[in-house]
Amino acid sequence: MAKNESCCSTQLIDGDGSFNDAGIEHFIKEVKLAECGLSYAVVSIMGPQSSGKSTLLNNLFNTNFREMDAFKGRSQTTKGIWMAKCAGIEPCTLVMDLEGTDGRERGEDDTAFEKQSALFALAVSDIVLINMWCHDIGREQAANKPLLKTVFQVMMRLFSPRKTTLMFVIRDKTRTPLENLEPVLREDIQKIWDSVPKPEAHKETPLSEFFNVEVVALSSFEEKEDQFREQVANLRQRFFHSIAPGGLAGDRRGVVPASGFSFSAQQIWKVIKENKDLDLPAHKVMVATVRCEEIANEKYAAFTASETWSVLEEAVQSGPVSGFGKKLNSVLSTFLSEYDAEATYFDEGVRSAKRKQLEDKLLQLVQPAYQTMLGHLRSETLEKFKEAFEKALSAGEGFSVAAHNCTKSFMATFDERAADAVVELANWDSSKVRDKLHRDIDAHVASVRAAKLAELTSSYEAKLNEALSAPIEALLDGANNETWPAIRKLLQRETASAVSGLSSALSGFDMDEQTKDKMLTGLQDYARGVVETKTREEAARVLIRMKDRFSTLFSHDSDSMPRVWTGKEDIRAITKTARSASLKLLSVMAAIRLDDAPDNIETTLTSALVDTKSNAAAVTDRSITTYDPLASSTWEQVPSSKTLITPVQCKSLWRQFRAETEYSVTQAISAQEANKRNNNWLPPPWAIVALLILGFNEFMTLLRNPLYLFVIFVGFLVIKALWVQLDIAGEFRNGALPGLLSLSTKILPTVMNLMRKLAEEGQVPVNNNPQRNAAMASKSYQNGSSSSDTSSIASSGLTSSGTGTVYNSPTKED
Ligand SMILES: Nc1nc2c(ncn2[C@@H]2O[C@H](COP(=O)(O)OP(=O)(O)OP(=O)(O)O)[C@@H](O)[C@H]2O)c(=O)[nH]1
Repeated sequence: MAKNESCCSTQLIDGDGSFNDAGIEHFIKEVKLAECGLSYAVVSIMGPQSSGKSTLLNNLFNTNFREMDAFKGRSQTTKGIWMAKCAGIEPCTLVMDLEGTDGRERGEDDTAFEKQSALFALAVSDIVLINMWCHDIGREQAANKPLLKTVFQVMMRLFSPRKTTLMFVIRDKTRTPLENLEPVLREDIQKIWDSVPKPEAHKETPLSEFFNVEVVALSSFEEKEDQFREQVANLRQRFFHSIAPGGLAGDRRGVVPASGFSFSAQQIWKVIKENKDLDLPAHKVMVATVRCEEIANEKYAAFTASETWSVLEEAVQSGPVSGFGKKLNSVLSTFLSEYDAEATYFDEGVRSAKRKQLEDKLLQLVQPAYQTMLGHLRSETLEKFKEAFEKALSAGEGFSVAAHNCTKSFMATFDERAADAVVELANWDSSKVRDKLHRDIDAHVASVRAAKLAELTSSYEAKLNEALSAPIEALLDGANNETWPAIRKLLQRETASAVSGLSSALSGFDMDEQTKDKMLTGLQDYARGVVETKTREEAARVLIRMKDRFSTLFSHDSDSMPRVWTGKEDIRAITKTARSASLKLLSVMAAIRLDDAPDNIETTLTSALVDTKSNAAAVTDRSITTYDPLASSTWEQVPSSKTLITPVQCKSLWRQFRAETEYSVTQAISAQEANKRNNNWLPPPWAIVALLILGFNEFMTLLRNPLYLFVIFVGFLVIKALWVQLDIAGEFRNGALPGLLSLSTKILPTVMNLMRKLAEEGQVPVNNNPQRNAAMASKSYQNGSSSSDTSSIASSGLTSSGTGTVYNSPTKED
């Protein structure tokens, strides 16, 4: 028979006992075993070498195992273990062709592989076909007896094995009916079972507990092929739906899910080769563990590579993704469902544990994205809150109401959006992020509140500053007895107005009374502070103000007109009045009197600085026992915090003030005296009138005779020349007598000089020498001008003295 290898048969384990990992993987994929779940069966065949096993399988399952060529003699064709898929049998049935026993090739003593392959077949298969010659039944030296012994022995090494169907296929059946043969065979089997040494636990265990024994007989394939084929066809029917209850492979307890078959077979073979005991239940768990882990890893890898997740993960980096939770839940459940589907037939405990691990891994993978999502929601909600809060405040909503409403509304928005991002599987707690958002909102509200309160306070402070500064300056400028009462009144009025304004503005802030009172008190203190600062500023300039006041009162009359020192004014009285007023200013500015407490500053200052009697006494009595009320750095009844100018400073200021105003007084006195002198120079008015009346006739005569007029004119010129030459005005400046004496000595030489000059002039003809004329004219002009200048200086001096006006401008004084 032709030896061929179809795509559906592969060598599972070679003759040397090596497991063909790649081959079986390929085979499993080709026959699509992984999709079968638990719906598959495995059939093995054991038997002596060249007993027609391959021939039977190929006929029974339409496989193409290698068969021996009948014409070449009986030699081993099947080495190791081969596997193929039964064609046309449902459910998927795999069949394994085992290397024949009693092989001449391995020798009599080499039964190791035989035992190993028998154990492997028992561990992996649902149904084990034991191929035997009919003539061996009842024979002591039957070829399959050692094989059966091996089977039963190795069976003991499987812990809690499933019930395997042992189907004895009697080949080349004789005319003896099966009914007669089967009891003999079963007796043989029982004998072998009994003879096999068993562990204590299974000493009394019947064969039927481990095996379901079936017996079939087939005619010779070589001699009665038609019958053989017919019987094989009938036998084939028994393999249909073999996994159904009562079927040939009805015991499904130990079955490994199809997707784990390859790994399971590999591991079983490994254990067998290591000559270890094979704990099938533990093996099943191990296979489940490995396979479930593999499936979980596959699903995890598939999830990470999935487009849905990649898109979602990328999108969430740049901002919140709407329907985040829904999308993530959907993709997670897709991959978990796939895991469930693939791992469904594995041990439940293992499967669940691995699923949990997969879930954890997946959740661990997606958690950063979820946290990012929550982070976006938190920051976006916070930003929107800020905007809405600002808008609400701009719209005039009360601070506390706006804060409460906005907080409530935006926390609800966050909750809603966080719910949208929830990953059902994880049930992660978003409360920490929520708390953080709440804290951020509260912090923002607190900072806005602090800023608004500061803004309010500073606006009212600015108002107070504006309302108090200028009026206080004006009040202090006109310092009098009413200054401090007026300042107190102003302070009270403006403070009350500011406090009421701030109080009503604060009503929207929902603050406790204590804080509110503190703020209002702070504003009141600020107002007092403004007054105090302003008065301190003004006090620092008290000397200038005193001089101003002195200057104003001293240089201006009661109508505020500049005073002209005509000589009639009582400079002493004016000076006293002006100094008293300046002292008043000093006393007003000496202390802050916001509390209406009585003090004796003014009295002390007046008595110490202005009171002439006491002053004079002090001046005359220079004894060391004299008490100076200003020799102190504090005022009686005035605390030092309220003192602006100490008594000692007052004294020093007053001294400076007096020194700096002294000049004005001296000037005024000089001006007054000069004025008096100027007024004495002219004749009395009555004399001028008498002159005019009595001299009228002479004046008229002169007008009628031009010669007189000419003589008078010449006389005037002569007198004028003498006046200039002799400087008569200058001579009389020191009194009449010294002037006359000086003139009497100077007059004769001067007249002589004048005459000589006139004589010199007369010697030169007029118009003869134009140059000389011009020079003379020029000299004459210069003389005239000089005299004119002198007269103008004199006149100016007169005018200056005559007016007697002294403008004591403050700047000049200062
Ligand atoms: N007498 C007899 N010979 C058979 C029967 N079936 C097959 N043979 C012959 O037995 C020989 C061995 O057949 P195989 O099917 O190769 O036997 P095998 O058990 O698979 O052999 P190994 O794989 O080498 O162990 C072949 O020459 C077959 O023609 C049968 O039913 N009766």
